[in-house]
Amino acid sequence: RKKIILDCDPGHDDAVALLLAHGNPDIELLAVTTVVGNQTLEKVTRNALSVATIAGITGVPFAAGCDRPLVRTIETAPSIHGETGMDGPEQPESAIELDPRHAVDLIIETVMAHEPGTVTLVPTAGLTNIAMAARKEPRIVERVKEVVLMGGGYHVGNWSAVAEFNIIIDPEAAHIVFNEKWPVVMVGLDLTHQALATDEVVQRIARIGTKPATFVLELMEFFKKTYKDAQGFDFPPVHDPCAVAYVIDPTVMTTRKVPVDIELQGKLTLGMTVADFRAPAPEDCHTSVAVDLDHGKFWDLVIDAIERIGEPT
Ligand SMILES: Nc1ccc([C@@H]2N[C@H](CO)[C@@H](O)[C@H]2O)cc1
Ligand SMILES: [Ca+2]
Repeated sequence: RKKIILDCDPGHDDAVALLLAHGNPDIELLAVTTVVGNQTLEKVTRNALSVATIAGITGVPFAAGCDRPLVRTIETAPSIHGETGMDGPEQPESAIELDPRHAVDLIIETVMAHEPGTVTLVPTAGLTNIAMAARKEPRIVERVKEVVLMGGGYHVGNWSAVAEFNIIIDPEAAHIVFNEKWPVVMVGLDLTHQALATDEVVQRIARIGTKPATFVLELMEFFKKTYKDAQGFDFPPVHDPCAVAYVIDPTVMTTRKVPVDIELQGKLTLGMTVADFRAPAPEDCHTSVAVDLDHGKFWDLVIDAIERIGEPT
């Protein structure tokens, strides 16, 4: 099984990523960590524990991490995720206790406790926790199998003309993560804007008929409305589970090995993930970007995971 640490900011699509990671039999979810992003750290952490309660996730440590970016001020996304960060469904109070460790320490301890090259980091939020972990314990960089992150976009932005939210809310953290010498697979907006929760997808989820499935439907209903109002999408792109799907089955998307670096100086381009498609890619290129999604295979994985979760409560 593939061992992963999910670093997230639930977040409607983070919630689906967590359900996919929990429900898919090929994934061993070692830890879940939260970071400020879609909403404040307190809110996204509460949301993560709500999802754990709904999905019946037990025996997995959940730890909260950084409550603000490395350098800049906090920017959240209520226009998409609402005031709670996961508006739409009723949220159960969670009985799950947070792990007392800071997320950065849980990430480090988990990576160092497993064989080198066996743990994949799956960030689906700003990269503050990941950057801090690499600075506090540089040995995790050569020990991590790869970093498969939802973020960025080589031709698409959503928080500025050219920058994606997870990158621009902490561009210095992103610069650290993309420039460490570990393998980085950037599952950016170019890919995730193909992961649309169409009516057909929603109907397949509705047919599952369990509480977790209903929870996802209510998430998608809210997400669809805000994505229509805020970004003019007819159907919402469910970004974060794309990163988990890649870890499960890399053939779910195509990737290109290209150098990627993060703009930190630009007035118009701050937070841009600048990908250099000029051939040939340098031999030592450790970054790749996701290009084309197999929409059917992706949603089959998500729906199968929700079905496997069944009715835990
Ligand atoms: N407009 C908008 C802003 C932030 C996000 C969140 N950031 C990433 C997509 O930009 C995902 O991880 C998602 O949780 C999605 C849409
Ligand atoms: Ca997210």
